[in-house]
Amino acid sequence: MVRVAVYGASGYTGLELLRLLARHPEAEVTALVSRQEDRPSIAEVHPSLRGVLDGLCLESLSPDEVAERADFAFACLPHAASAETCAALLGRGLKVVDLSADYRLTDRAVYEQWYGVTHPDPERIGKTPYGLPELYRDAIRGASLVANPGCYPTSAILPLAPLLKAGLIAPAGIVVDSATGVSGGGRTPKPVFHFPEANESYMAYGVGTHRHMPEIDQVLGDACGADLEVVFTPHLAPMDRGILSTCYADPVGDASSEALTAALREAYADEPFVTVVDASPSTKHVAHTNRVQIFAKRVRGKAVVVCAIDNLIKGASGAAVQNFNLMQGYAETTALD
Ligand SMILES: NC(=O)C1=CN([C@@H]2O[C@H](COP(=O)(O)OP(=O)(O)OC[C@H]3O[C@@H](n4cnc5c(N)ncnc54)[C@H](OP(=O)(O)O)[C@@H]3O)[C@@H](O)[C@H]2O)C=CC1
Ligand SMILES: CC(=O)N[C@@H](CCC(=O)OP(=O)(O)O)C(=O)O
Repeated sequence: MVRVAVYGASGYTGLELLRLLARHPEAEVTALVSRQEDRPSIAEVHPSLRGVLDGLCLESLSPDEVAERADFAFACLPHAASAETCAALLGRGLKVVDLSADYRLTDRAVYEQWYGVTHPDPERIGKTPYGLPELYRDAIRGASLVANPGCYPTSAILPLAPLLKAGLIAPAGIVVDSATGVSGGGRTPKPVFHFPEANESYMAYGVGTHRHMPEIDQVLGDACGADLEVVFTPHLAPMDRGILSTCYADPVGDASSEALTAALREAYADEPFVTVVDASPSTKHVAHTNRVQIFAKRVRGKAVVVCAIDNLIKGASGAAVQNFNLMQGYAETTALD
């Protein structure tokens, strides 16, 4: 058994992570780290954990105290706060999966430009594997720190990377339109997620400015060996969870619907969580799972590729457990299938 600490367990990704870890045969959750001083029980903070993890409470622990109790940590914290915590834990010998965006971008200047903060741990920028096993499995195995991917980037990279690698779509001119549910914004209340504002409404946000744009550019650029700039626009949909991304690209030559689908099927033939489907997926088809569904079609001279994931599972905590399994040498699907 590996002893596991979770930072940010009071949030949404923390909750999903605890649900998965509770049924992981190799993990024992030994610390839930929080800024809250009054030690609430986790079942009080997340009533859905009643009867599952009743004995645990949120504690304000120092990195030294965590290092005495745990060998592995998940940081479900906001960016910047997360890297500071990760650096302290790595310095004390723990292995870490960081669910924030702090180690995803490989260029410090790009991070500081898009996140508007000075990076708290610049030493590790550019040296941390990007935690998308479908693309970087070998680098993740044996790593002591892994940067869990962004939810939207996961839903854009998985459908597009194989087509770019196969030379079936052009790197220039890619457009990604994504929609997510309100849990994407975390548990901390904000007016835009207030029921009367979000319910029965649909909006684009972060147009041209969303911080996931450089992340998508970086990983797709790495996949095809060319610099590219994707136009990515996120939307907020009146649902709890899920992401649906519709990606548009220029096919190279006469790449047909069948050729696009065949390339995706070949790329993901051995992947336990990715299915290439014959009809456009919906967020409900993958809700509460670590699964990904991808559909491709050529439409009026464009390649249209649609991808559905659960933002909190494959987009966050499920991917984090998949990375944990690889880092620890467990079967990759443990607690996820
Ligand atoms: N929601 C999603 O769909 C996804 C989220 N992510 C990323 O995962 C991370 C966690 O997200 P999510 O669970 O949604 O967020 P939440 O807001 O739901 O929870 C984050 C938790 O972090 C703690 N926290 C908040 N601010 C600070 C701070 N300044 N310093 C230290 N701790 C803090 C809080 O716990 P406490 O009050 O107990 O200290 C809080 O409950 C973020 O980096 C997010 O970007 C990634 C992919 C998808
Ligand atoms: C609705 C909403 O606000 N969604 C979030 C989703 C991103 C997220 O959760 O952050 P990661 O970078 O860690 O994936 C956003 O757009 O910032």
